[in-house]
Amino acid sequence: MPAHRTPYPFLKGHGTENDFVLLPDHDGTVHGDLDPARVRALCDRRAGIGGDGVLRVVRTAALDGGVAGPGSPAPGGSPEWFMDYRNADGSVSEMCGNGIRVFARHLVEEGLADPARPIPVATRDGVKTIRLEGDLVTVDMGPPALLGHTEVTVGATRWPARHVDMGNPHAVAFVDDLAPTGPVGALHEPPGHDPAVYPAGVNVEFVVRQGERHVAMRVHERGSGETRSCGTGACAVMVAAAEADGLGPADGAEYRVDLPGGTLTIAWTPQDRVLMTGPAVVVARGTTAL
Ligand SMILES: N[C@@H](CCC[C@H](N)C(=O)O)C(=O)O
Repeated sequence: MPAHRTPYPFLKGHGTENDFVLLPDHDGTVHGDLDPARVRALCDRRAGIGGDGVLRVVRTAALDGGVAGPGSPAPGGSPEWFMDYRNADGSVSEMCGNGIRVFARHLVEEGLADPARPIPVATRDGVKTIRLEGDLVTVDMGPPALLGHTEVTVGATRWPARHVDMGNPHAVAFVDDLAPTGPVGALHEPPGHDPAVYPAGVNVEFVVRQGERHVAMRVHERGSGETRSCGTGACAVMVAAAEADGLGPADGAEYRVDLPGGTLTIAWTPQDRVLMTGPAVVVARGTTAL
């Protein structure tokens, strides 16, 4: 235990096995602006707690200009809670779809939000509204942005990819085979992408068709490597698949998206909003001085 740190509470949770360390910091007095080295130490799967990212749980009232980064809500603004998300490498992202379901589950379990009502949570991509129903959590992820066409590579293999923005950047590539022994490979390294299209890096999704309105995917996440699931990635995949199927928001389509860590249901509504539904659980709590 590092001698210079006072022990503080943490929780561990996951959504379809995309796992997170949660840091309650309601008044912003415990962690301040989380430094990347500490996030890396917390997410380390051998020397730390282990996780694909960190969710700092902080009141918007406690934010100051430097705490939450670009796009953060105004200090003291509504809603009450801000999800301060960091990737495992310590970098900041605008949004985390699986993380925000876990964040809402945590608020409810701690009596900090009423599960009978929609729960608004501020993120760097604006306010998301979350509804809980039994084991499932639905997030209104807002409108998708279908941007240009691009390309991703693994080794010598190239695939066309659709640039979809869900608040954070995605490249969606339809492939014939997801197996780690096939062309997509083990994804130990980030897939190649066009840095002019994605100057801040990209989350890359590889997708195969499983049936009508049913796909399976693997993802290499910016800042976290291959993960077992990515909520924003599943939303990007659904929108790209729907577009390829000749569908748009007016069709109100719903797709099943299978990921290595579980299944998410994604709908694209006539109001041009993407609704993501899936499980979210908090599995442990403790004290750390990392
Ligand atoms: N796993 C997340 C996405 C986390 C952020 C991403 N790695 C990025 O840098 O944009 C999800 O469930 O959406």
